[in-house]
Amino acid sequence: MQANVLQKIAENKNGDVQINRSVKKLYKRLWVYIWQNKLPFAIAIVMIFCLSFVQVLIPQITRYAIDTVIPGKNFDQLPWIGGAILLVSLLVGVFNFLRSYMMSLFGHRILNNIRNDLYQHIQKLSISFFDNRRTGDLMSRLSGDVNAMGNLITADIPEIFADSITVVAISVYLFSTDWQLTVMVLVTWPLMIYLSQVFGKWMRDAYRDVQVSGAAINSHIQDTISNINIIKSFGNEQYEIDRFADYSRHYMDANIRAVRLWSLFFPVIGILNNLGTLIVVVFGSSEVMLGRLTIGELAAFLAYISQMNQPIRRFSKVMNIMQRAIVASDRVFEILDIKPEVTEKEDAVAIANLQGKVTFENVEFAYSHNGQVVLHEFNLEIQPGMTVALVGSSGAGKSTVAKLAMRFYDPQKGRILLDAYDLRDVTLDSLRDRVGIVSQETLLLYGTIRDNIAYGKLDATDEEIEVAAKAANAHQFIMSFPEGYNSIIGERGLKLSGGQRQRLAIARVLVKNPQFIVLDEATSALDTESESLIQESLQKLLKDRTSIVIAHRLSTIYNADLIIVMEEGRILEMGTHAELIAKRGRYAYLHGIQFPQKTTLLESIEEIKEIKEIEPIGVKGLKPLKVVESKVVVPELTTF
Ligand SMILES: Nc1ncnc2c1ncn2[C@@H]1O[C@H](COP(=O)(O)OP(=O)(O)OP(=O)(O)O)[C@@H](O)[C@H]1O
Repeated sequence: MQANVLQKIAENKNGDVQINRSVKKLYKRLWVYIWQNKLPFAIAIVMIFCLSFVQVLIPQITRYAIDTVIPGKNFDQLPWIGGAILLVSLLVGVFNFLRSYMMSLFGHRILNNIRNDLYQHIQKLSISFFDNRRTGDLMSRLSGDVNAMGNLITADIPEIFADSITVVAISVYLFSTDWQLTVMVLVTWPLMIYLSQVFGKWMRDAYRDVQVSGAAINSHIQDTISNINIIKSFGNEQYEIDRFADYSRHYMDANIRAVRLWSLFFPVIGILNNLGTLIVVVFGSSEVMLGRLTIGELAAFLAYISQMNQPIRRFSKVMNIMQRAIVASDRVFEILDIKPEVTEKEDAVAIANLQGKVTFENVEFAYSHNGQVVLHEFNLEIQPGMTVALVGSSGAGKSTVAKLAMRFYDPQKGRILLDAYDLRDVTLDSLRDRVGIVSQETLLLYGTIRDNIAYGKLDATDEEIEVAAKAANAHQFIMSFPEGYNSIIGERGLKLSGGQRQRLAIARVLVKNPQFIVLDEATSALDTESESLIQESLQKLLKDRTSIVIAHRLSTIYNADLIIVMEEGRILEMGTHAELIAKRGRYAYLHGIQFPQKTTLLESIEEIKEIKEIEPIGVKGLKPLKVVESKVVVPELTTF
């Protein structure tokens, strides 16, 4: 299994994350952000120019001292020479400070923009996006990859900029002093550029491995820490430790491969670089001896060559960071390029004066365009204030109906209406304002109890929060905590019992006061007291509101205005509890096997043979229940 997982990571690096952006494209993309922060950038660029200019001055002063001051024994000029060097050094210091500060300001602002854009984009992506992504991978992109891009912007763009200007300025001077010698020095450059490209490609491949395997570690950590209860309950700690070690080794190997390449590249460039110095010393000395170059000029030449060496050495170091940043930016922009599937129309209208009627009209839905159809020709009309219970086997499509009603997805065919509004025509904010969900897994956010209830209405007053908590039968237990409403609850509300969490979730929806409720009832075993408290608060929640309840509790089913029995994405039967029991159909059968003591019409499962007569309402082609000899085989039940 571990081998499989690692194999998937290896496959993923060639499929999911394709490195298709060159440095040029990356900078083109970054240009938008650069433009937003142009002021510090412009100041830094001016400083870079000033710096290049004053840096070129020092060897000139040295040359003047060697060639003019020393031979002429002009002692009186020495203080001026010293003063000039001091002044230039001071200017270099000031320009350097401004350049480095402005560039960092610029870089960090860009990073802040990218990070916020990415987070905002992820928040706005549709649920379908999250169905196929691992949280750890997204976290890696938001933190690790954005930071890797940051290294390029904060440290390297300015260096590369400054260096290229320095190199051009020096080259111009060298050419004007002795062009033949300069050509000889620059002869090594094409080779250096070629090698940089070859190594650059290898390093990108290596860093792609590093980022992908790093993201896999994050995903693994996220998965295993958030599911620590399962791991411990199965005693699988050692299994997870071994899996983690595998991920970690894979990450280490990828890093070592990248480091090996970079470690090789650095000395190769160093050797080529020293070749330039060798040429200047050997040929430059002979030029001096031939009288074509002064000693001062040779000294200045050597000083410039060493000034040029610095950018080249730095460039070879930067290559490493740059390749990493290219891979990282590819992963960041890959997410930014994904378009949300559920979008708001430009002329979307805000919902006003909602009665609460919900209509599904010929809805057909598959989770992905080529995927299996999970809802077929689904038609349902829910009148304002009605409670509709959805029941059926696991995988019948009950949760899908609820998700479509909240517009987490759009149906491929048909439409869903809230009153007369097609869900696709309304603003998402106004829709979500009017719909509330209480799900099976009650997720509470880290913060106080008050914050968690107010999450349903961010500007809720303390009074509103308390009224909601009282209605949800939560006030009493909240007040039993020393800090009351200010008690901090853990990441997932770990300090609270399942029943308490549920009551907080109900309070959260009550404070929001939506007209339409989707309730995915919890199956978790609650003690009788919690059960009755929750039942009571649920009744308050559902009163006078339209609701779709994915029903697990008998009482909800009894009280529902309409029960929809679903099978394989279709409605098989519908009616009230009494009507459906009297019909002796699928509902009666499911009721019979789950609650035999309450069944009056079905004494035992064997009587079920008649059920094979049942056909789905108005739908041809759905398999009736399979009858094997005298026994009935039904799909596995998880709900009802
Ligand atoms: N995010 C998803 N992506 C792809 N397929 C999905 C997704 N969610 C559900 N499905 C598939 O859609 C079908 C209907 O699932 P749904 O969750 O609606 O059933 P359900 O009746 O609510 O089941 P349960 O009672 O077990 O929760 C199932 O075959 C399921 O595998």
